Amino acid sequence: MSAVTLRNIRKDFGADAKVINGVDLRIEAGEFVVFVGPSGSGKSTLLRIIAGLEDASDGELLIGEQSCIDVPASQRGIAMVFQSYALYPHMTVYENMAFALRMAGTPRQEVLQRVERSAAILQISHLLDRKPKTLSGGQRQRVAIGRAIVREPRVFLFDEPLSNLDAALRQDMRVELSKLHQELGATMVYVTHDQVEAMTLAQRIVVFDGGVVQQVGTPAQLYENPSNLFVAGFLGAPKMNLLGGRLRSAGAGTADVELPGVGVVQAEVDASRDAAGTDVTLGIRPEHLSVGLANDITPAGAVDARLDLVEYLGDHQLAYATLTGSGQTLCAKLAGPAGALRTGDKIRLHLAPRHCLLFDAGGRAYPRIQ
Ligand SMILES: Nc1ncnc2c1ncn2[C@@H]1O[C@H](COP(=O)(O)OP(=O)(O)OP(=O)(O)O)[C@@H](O)[C@H]1O
Repeated sequence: MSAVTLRNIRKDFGADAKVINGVDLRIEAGEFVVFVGPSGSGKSTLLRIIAGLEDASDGELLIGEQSCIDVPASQRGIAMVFQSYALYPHMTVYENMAFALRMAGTPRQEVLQRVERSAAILQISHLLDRKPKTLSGGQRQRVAIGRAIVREPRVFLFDEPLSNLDAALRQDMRVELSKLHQELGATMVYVTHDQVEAMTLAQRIVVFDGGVVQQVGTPAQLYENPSNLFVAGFLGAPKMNLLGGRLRSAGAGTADVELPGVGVVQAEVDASRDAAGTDVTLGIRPEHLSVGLANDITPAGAVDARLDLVEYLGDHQLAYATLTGSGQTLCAKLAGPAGALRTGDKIRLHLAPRHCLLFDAGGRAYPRIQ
């Protein structure tokens, strides 16, 4: 296993298509790093640059200590697993898994041992004589992963490997991939659209937008302390509630924020770098809003609203409400039953100051008070 170092990587497909705009990143040896970001943000292109399937327009790439920018894909010691599996249809599972080793001239006995060992890890030993068309989607994806494992690569690259599987199978494979990472201790870089995959698989997540790294951190760091509005809005489902407001004052350990037409709420952040009157955005996650009938929640730190809808989701419920005075809608996640709450009720939402995040006019987060 090897570290991967990217220095000021850029990629354009012509002057009007600047896809990667200066990425600096170090992926440690043995680390599981997940790239997330909206469609077109450059995740796959960056993965393909690491693989050697795409040339960078500029910048430096090291795998281990070796500069790789001019090294062909086949000599980088990398194995890539694609969404489409990319298995050879006319070969058996064994032949698919053995192919790259045979091409590299690996002795027959060693090929046999490596294929059998990988098949055992992935529990596909009983499928070795089958052709891909006789396998289920999940089994094919295991073969594709097995084909990568047998090569004992320095780095594994995964490009949305589970997105063709149904939800239940995706969950199973997610758990298996985590176990596989623990077992092999290999460096893994994984691209996905799926937030749950990112949050559960990653030791660190890299959030991309517009070919630029927006933030790098552990799932908890990104979820609890997003460095900007983009990351705050991107991670979490339902999304973080975002409310436009103005800074009223920023004192010792808290900022007072005026939400026009609604009232004043507090956030435990240090906003002292900006003056009163500055436009800000207040963010609070659905699970951090307390909801009650207007008479049951004291007005301090709370805002008045009308309950629009409650969605029942089994283990939790989502309450959608419109703020009195501003007309903005908020979503609250209720852990327990909605109780006496009915559509159309006058309610109050309490915004606990320690859970309120605050972003300046440029979208940068103010530091939270720890
Ligand atoms: N060969 C190419 N020629 C021109 N433009 C390309 C080429 N490959 C990718 N792009 C463009 O680069 C941008 C980034 O694409 P990329 O596939 O890396 O994004 P992504 O974040 O992986 O998106 P998705 O999640 O939809 O796969 C897109 O606008 C895409 O159209």
